[in-house]
Amino acid sequence: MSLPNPAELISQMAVRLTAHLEQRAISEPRYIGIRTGGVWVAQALLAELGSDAPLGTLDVSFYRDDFSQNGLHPQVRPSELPFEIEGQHLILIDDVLMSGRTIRAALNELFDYGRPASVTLVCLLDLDAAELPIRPNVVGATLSLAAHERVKLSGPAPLQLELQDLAL
Ligand SMILES: O=P(O)(O)OC[C@H]1O[C@H](OP(=O)(O)OP(=O)(O)O)[C@H](O)[C@@H]1O
Ligand SMILES: O=c1cc[nH]c(=O)[nH]1
Repeated sequence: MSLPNPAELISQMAVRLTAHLEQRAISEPRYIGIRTGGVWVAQALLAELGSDAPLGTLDVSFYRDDFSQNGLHPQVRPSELPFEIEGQHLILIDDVLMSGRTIRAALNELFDYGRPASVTLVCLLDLDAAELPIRPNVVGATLSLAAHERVKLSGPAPLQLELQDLAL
């Protein structure tokens, strides 16, 4: 399978996100990237939009539903949200949506900070495998992988996608 070029996806996502925000009359969105890949995508998206809006970063490790099984990754860092969550229109950005469990964890963490007016989900790739009722509002591309395949984003610049085979 050939994987899409992340730079091309970011440029299409910027167009789609701009239309989404206009349609909903959201004038001051608050951008939040999920570590690690989601922060890289968020930085690239803000650059494409020509925006110098502050970027919040979330580390959802403590909120994962597999936390008690897997423990804490040694690189975990606190989330940094340089703005209020209460009443704000949030743009939550991640690189890959697969089961939806990362986004579930991110929403749980965000709602511990306050009650946003809305949350728009932006993902570079949707693997169309959601185990939860979570879908992106803005997506770069939708891919169908075999059960033994995964994609991995590397970054921050250039952003590159690699196909990994769990069977190897
Ligand atoms: O929808 P899900 O099944 O939860 O999978 C999606 C998540 O998987 C990857 O995160 P990972 O935990 O590998 O961390 P990383 O961003 O640091 O690579 C990816 O960055 C997404 O956040
Ligand atoms: O293929 C996958 C699935 C989940 N998360 C990733 O980063 N890649």
